[in-house]
Amino acid sequence: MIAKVTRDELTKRKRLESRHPKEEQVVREIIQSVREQGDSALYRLTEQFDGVRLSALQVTPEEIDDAWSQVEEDFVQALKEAAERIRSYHEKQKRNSWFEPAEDGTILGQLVRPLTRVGVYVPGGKAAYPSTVLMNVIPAFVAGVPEIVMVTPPLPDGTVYAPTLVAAYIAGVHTVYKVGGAQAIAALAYGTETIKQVDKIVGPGNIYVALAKQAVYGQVDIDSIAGPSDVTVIADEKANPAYVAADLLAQAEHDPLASAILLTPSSRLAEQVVVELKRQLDSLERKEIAARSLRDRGAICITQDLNEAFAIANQIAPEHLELLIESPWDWIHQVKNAGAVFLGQYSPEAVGDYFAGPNHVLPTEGTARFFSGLGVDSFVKRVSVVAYSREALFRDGPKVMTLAHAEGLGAHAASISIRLETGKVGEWD
Ligand SMILES: NC(=O)c1ccc[n+]([C@@H]2O[C@H](COP(=O)([O-])OP(=O)(O)OC[C@H]3O[C@@H](n4cnc5c(N)ncnc54)[C@H](O)[C@@H]3O)[C@@H](O)[C@H]2O)c1
Ligand SMILES: N[C@H](CO)Cc1c[nH]c[nH+]1
Ligand SMILES: [Zn+2]
Repeated sequence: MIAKVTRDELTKRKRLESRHPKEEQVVREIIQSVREQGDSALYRLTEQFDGVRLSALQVTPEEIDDAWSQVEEDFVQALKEAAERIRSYHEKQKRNSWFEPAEDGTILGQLVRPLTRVGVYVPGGKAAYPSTVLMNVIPAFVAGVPEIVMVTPPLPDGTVYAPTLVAAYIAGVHTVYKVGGAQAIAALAYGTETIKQVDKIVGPGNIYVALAKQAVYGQVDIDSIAGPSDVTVIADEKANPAYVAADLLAQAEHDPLASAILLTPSSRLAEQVVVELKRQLDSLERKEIAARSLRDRGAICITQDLNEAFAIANQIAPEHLELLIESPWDWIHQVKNAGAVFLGQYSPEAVGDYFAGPNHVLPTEGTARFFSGLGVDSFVKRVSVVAYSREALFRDGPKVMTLAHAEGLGAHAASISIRLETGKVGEWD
């Protein structure tokens, strides 16, 4: 059910193969049609792939009212509270513009400016997680993005899945369009009569969506393409095996390709976790998916000690790292590569998925080695500011000219010398 593997076997595991030539061709053709035919391609492709003949792409206020009437009050309440937590956590990520005057009168600084328009992709129907809508939209909202639009495929009756619409409204989306797949990504990247071009596209989707995002990267910015989710749990001999098993299963139920790994120096705990996994698996709704994930991508590795467990975890660079060990704060300095770290027995990953506040859109497949999760920084740009004084230009100018001449760039040097030669920096002096 879940393999016991050695350190070598674990760290040699291959990344998933990701070549899709047939789908890449389909996506190229879809993008081309949207660029050439705009809205009419969106209506035609929505009929072809979603089986819906739409009369308008934009969701109306009546449709939003209707969605509110379809969802349970406790769901709305929990979603609103989660949104508040996420908002307040992301507020702390905000950076201010800064300006630093020097004694010579020069001012250097940095403007922080939000993107102007962001597009959020949300998968169709129940494939969409309302929590993921919050996690994608709220950081953009907090960053100050003035226009956040959402695209999502319509249901067979031409409406949008109600929990998705309600989550979009709570998170702060301005406009929702009923279009999905590669055609939605193309519309956001190039613009059509109805959908304006955006600066950045975020949000998960199927292979057509992922390939389309890759194809339009450069025309617009995109978030990193999400691979299957993963968790690594480091547990010591005192950890509760039922908690460890529950947390491994919570990840495994996402996807047969999700990966759940336990690193522990205690072989007794490892045996107990295997027993617990079998016991808890049986009662899960998504038992088939979780069982396949554990069988194909799960692992238990007995380490020499906790130091070795941390060394392996850093090699894995997990999306989520749980520390179910005594005094986890004493070990935090050992964490180098992870999307998010959860400390102690009361911090199961699920609280981070929904409610704690940090973003659950995190780097997968070992990319936590060099990527961070989605956040306010993902939706702002830095503009550097240079305001040299006369004194500074006369002091630094000759050195700038030396460097420019060394690169064979005479016009660069001349733009300095012309100022130095006049002895006067400008008409305003
Ligand atoms: N947090 C997350 O990371 C997260 C959350 C939810 C869902 N997901 C992922 O989102 C995906 C949801 O997939 P989905 O398919 O249900 O919804 P989706 O919205 O990603 O894709 C549906 C669209 O795919 C297009 N499509 C379908 N078949 C096609 C074909 N043969 N040729 C061209 N286009 C085609 C259609 O335009 C359709 O509207 C899954 O891969 C799931 O793993 C991830
Ligand atoms: N664990 C997923 C990837 O971080 C996020 C999620 C959404 N809903 C439940 N879980
Ligand atoms: Zn999850």
